[in-house]
Amino acid sequence: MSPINIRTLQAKKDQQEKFSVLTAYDATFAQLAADAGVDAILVGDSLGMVLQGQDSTLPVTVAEMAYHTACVARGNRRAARPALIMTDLPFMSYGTLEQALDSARQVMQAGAHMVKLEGDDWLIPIIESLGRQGVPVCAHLGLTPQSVNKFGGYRVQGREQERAEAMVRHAIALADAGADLLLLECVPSALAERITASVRVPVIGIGAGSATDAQVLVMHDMLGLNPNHVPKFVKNFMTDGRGVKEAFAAYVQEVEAGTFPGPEHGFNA
Ligand SMILES: Nc1nc(=O)c2c([nH]1)NC[C@@H]1CN(c3ccc(C(=O)N[C@@H](CCC(=O)O)C(=O)O)cc3)CN21
Ligand SMILES: CC(C)C(=O)C(=O)O
Ligand SMILES: [Mg+2]
Repeated sequence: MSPINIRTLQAKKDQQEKFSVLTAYDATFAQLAADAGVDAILVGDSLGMVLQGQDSTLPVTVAEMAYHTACVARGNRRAARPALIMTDLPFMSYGTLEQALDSARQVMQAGAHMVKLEGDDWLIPIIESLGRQGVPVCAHLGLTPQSVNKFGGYRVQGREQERAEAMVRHAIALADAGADLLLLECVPSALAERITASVRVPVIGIGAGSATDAQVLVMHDMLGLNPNHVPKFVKNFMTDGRGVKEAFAAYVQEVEAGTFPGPEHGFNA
């Protein structure tokens, strides 16, 4: 089967087919995820928390993201149907155009197919510039963990009417600027539904309800391996005597069928 790319994902949205995304940080889990039918693998800066034991994603460097991207790319290419690899640019590695281009170069040369950036309308010139250099971008809105110190914690975003309207405007502006995907984290389900209907590009959700075009979870969370605070949007798929492979397959099946997430995994306005 041919590898997944951004056009494959766009076609899924156009045909109203849901798709699944999972984080992975190494070759073994990347191959298992791709073989289970996950369409995109996110090499997330959450690796700072789940692999490194940091209290936030802020300490993660571009070199670390490139290292894990290279590991994931090696496993992914052994899969029967390789997934799209998307890598987070970490904290303070894309504040200027020059920095963004250099950071993106490092992770793309390590094997990423696209990059993910946290931010709103300030990302527009960066997305345009990366696009001109051939780098597809996912823009991450809502709870953007790299801004945890500004938010004062990991809180649901867009609950106030004014903030919700601003998020809709930003989503449309980012898609218009050439963002190939959007990701919404911890936003009220009704707001995520409205944004998903307002943009042509696929929208991936985490803690954003069931109306988005796709879902993502941190792999450790969906395997029930998070020993710390487990966010409300997480479901453990490694139940009923399942192994890792079966848990990944169950996640893919439930996302594609629209049975995960349920209402209990979402947030109200
Ligand atoms: N293991 C792991 N899973 C993740 O999903 C994740 C990471 N790490 N690290 C980076 C960010 C941080 N994330 C988080 C962390 C905590 C909450 C959380 O506790 N949220 C509250 C909602 C609070 C409110 O109602 O405003 C919750 O109860 O889920 C959400 C996202 C998501 N990302
Ligand atoms: C939680 C997801 C969306 C992420 O950005 C990460 O894993 O770093
Ligand atoms: Mg991240």
